[in-house]
Amino acid sequence: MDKQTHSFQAEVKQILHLVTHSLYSNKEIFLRELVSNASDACDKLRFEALDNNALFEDQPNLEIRVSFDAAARTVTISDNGIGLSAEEAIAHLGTIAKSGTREFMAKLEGDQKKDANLIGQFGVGFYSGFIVADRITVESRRAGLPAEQGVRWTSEGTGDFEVETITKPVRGTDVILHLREGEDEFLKTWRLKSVISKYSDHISLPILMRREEWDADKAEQVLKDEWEPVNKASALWTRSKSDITQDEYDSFYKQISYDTEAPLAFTHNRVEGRSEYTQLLYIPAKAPFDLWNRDKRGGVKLYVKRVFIMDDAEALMPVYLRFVKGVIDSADLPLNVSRELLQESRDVKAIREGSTKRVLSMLEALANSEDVSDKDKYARFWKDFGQVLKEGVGEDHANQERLVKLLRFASTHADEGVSFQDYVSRMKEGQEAIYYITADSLAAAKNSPQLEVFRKKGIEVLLLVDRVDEWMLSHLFEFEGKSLQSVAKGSVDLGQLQDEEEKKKAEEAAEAFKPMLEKLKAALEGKAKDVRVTTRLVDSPACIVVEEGDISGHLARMLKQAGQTAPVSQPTLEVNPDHALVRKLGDISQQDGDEARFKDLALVLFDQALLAEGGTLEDPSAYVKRVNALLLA
Ligand SMILES: Nc1ncnc2c1ncn2[C@@H]1O[C@H](COP(=O)(O)OP(=O)(O)OP(=O)(O)O)[C@@H](O)[C@H]1O
Repeated sequence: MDKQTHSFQAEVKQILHLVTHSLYSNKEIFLRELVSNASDACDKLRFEALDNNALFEDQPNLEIRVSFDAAARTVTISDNGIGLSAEEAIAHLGTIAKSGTREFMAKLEGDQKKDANLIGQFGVGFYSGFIVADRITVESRRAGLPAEQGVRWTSEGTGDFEVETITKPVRGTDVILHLREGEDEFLKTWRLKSVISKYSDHISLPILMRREEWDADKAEQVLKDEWEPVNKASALWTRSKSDITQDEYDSFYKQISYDTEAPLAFTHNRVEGRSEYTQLLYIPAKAPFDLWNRDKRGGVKLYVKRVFIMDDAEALMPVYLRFVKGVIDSADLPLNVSRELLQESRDVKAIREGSTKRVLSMLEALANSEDVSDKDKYARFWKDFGQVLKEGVGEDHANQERLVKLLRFASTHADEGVSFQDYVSRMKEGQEAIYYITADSLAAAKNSPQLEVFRKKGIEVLLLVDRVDEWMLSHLFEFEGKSLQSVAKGSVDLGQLQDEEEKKKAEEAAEAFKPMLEKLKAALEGKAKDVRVTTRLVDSPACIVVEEGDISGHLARMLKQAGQTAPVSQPTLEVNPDHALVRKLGDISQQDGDEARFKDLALVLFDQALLAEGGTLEDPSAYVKRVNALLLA
């Protein structure tokens, strides 16, 4: 193939513009990215070679070489991994297939620090070479193709790139960076070595550099022809726990996760029994930007006897634990089966179950610890990942009981950190149910009129304000035999918590207000399906409730926002017989000729109850008019 010029995909151009104009700190990470690509390429070769050993050609030892040429001002990262065919070079080094690029750019544009470190999280690592290079040449040959079918890809990182056929006897890829002015610091062995040991020490392949020796005659360091490893190249997880320091665990985590912060917790075990494997699993300290993407690539990598097999998310971890990072290395899975079969494998399922349980144990250890710093860690975990963990209540029935104990809520007693156990331990004598309310925000939940009687009696109510809560509640009905009951559904039944006198008073009020309630119901026809007297209110005149099987107003609003049609069911209006406004309504209802005023007041009462519940009015201007008319009356 003669030299061909191709244009970068528009998104790549944008990335390149940002990379070359905006990233000022942590420039050195380009080396981590390119070494990590080289290591991935070797993993891919090892995997493909399971079915076709000939791919190893005459080079069975996989390795990465990093070198520089001070005179030519180039740094080269070479690997003898899978390599790229010409078509692959055009496709993979000219377009970005992954989602998340937009988020990446938004984050960079907004970020004052312009930290290059972010780049690795977004799967666009190759382009980071342009942070320090004004031209990159990639020379590659795919394993299995003849030497004449090599490819040279060149670009200055602006609008386009060139591709031509070359002869490349050795399979694999050389990435040659032609350094920009002012980047000469990377033309030194010690500098490159220090970056490699900082970021890439645990790459499980040898990373080689030419040996450097002091030449007394020349009075300078000279490069020798021998290559020596500059990383430890030992897969950390295969070492014994007692030999690994906290620092090593942390830096391994940073390397596999691209996180800059140390993890919150980790677990490292060798599991024996029916299926034998090692697991090293981490919980990050902070949520990644793509936590809400349920389809994203997995954070847990599966190895079989140190050979990388897959990082298929769902096969190894349930979706609700998608934030977990780490490595699982199996001793007894077959190496030479397809990824599809592995996903079906009973052994992989057993690994997934075992790993899920481990992660839950890790969380339980933090949550139940007496240690203040562990407790604080759990609180931090909950803040960032709690909503995701709630998905598990509906998705993982086998572990539901354990998950439920890990849940934390706000309540009328505390703004955060309330567990079901805490709630149950504070239940009043005679209280049979766990009460909760769902709302759009903590403020709306706290001020909800439905809570008034519970406040008065000092009964705790859980305030559920996450979007996922309504969904979770459709899978969770009780905790340790105590049913979960919404305070905004059905008529309030405090059971034994309500004394006889109160019950009697309520019945009398219902009787006395009967004629008024009839009129009210008629005035609210089409809006409320029923109107009744309640004991749940103390300070407010009225509130909206839905019947037991109906969906709550909060859920109906969420469905509407999501563009779905919620089943229409009219709510019930409950009125407080002790409130002056309701008594006034009672008085007006007895006067002839005041029907219009009664209707206005009735509608205002209903709309106010709807507003107090966080709802929106069908006709806000009609409401304003009515209120104004009443104010002037
Ligand atoms: N040394 C290499 N050998 C073979 N293919 C490579 C090499 N470097 C890059 N590639 C190809 O180019 C693609 C793009 O690389 P890039 O670093 O931009 O993203 P990525 O590696 O897919 O994502 P991530 O950095 O998250 O792993 C890779 O997916 C791979 O197919």
